[in-house]
Amino acid sequence: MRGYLRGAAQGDGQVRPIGDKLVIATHNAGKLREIAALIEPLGIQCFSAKELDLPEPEEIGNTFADNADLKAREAADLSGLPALADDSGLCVDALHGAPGIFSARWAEDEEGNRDWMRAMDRVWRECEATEPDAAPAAHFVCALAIAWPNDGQAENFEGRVDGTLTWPPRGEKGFGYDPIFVPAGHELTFGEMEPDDKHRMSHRAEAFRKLVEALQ
Ligand SMILES: O=P(O)(O)OP(=O)(O)OP(=O)(O)OC[C@H]1O[C@@H](n2cnc3c(O)ncnc32)[C@H](O)[C@@H]1O
Ligand SMILES: [Mg+2]
Repeated sequence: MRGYLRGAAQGDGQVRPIGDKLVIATHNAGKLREIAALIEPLGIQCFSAKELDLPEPEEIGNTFADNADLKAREAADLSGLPALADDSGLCVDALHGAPGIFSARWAEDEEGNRDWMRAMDRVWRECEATEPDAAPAAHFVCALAIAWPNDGQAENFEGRVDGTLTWPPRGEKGFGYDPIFVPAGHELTFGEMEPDDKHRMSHRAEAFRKLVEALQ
C-alpha cells in the first residue's frame, strides 16, 4: 500500500501519511459496504464510525464537500486516526438539483427515522408535477474527504454519475435512491445491478479513483 496522500486542490499541498489504519466515518451501512469494497485492494485496516461508537455530526455545510470535510475532521479528532468520510446525494435537474445535500433528510420523518420509499416517492411526485411524461435527468454526486487528527485540513475528491429516473423502483441490491436511478447507457437501475457493476461506473467509484491517484 502506498501510504502518503499528495495535497489536492483544496488542501495545503502538503504530503500526509495515511498509514495502515483508517476510520470510515459513515453511519450508513450501504455506503460502508461500498467503501470497504473499494478500499480492500489497498490493504488498509478499516474501522467504522459505528464500531468506534462515534457520534453522527450535524451536517451544517452548504456543499457535499463541506459536509464530507466536517464528518472526516470530527471522526479523525475523536478517534486519533486518519478518517475518510463520504457526503453524497441525488440531484434532479427538474428539481433544480434537489434533493442534493438534503438527500438523507428527504427520507426522514419527524422522529428522524428513514424510509427510502418515502424519499423516492417524493422525488418522483415532484418530478411528475414538473415534467409529467419525461424520464427525468438526474445525477449522483459523491464527495470524499480524508482528514487527519487535530490537523484542521481535509483533502477532497469528487465523483459524479449521470442518468435518468424511473418509476416504479426496481431492485434491492443497492441502498438509498438506487432503485429509481438508471445510469446513462444502461437499462438496469443501480438497485438491480451487481455491486461490482455499480463500482465500475458510480459517483463513489470515480471519487475513489481520484483518491487512489493522489496516493504515493
Ligand atoms: O452521513 P453518513 O453517516 O455518511 O450517512 P448518510 O446516509 O447520512 O449519508 P449522507 O449524509 O451523505 O446522505 C446522502 C444520502 O443520499 C443517498 N445516497 C448517497 N449515495 C447513494 C448511492 O450510491 N445510491 C443510492 N443512494 C445514495 C443515501 O441514501 C444517503 O442517505
Ligand atoms: Mg449524513
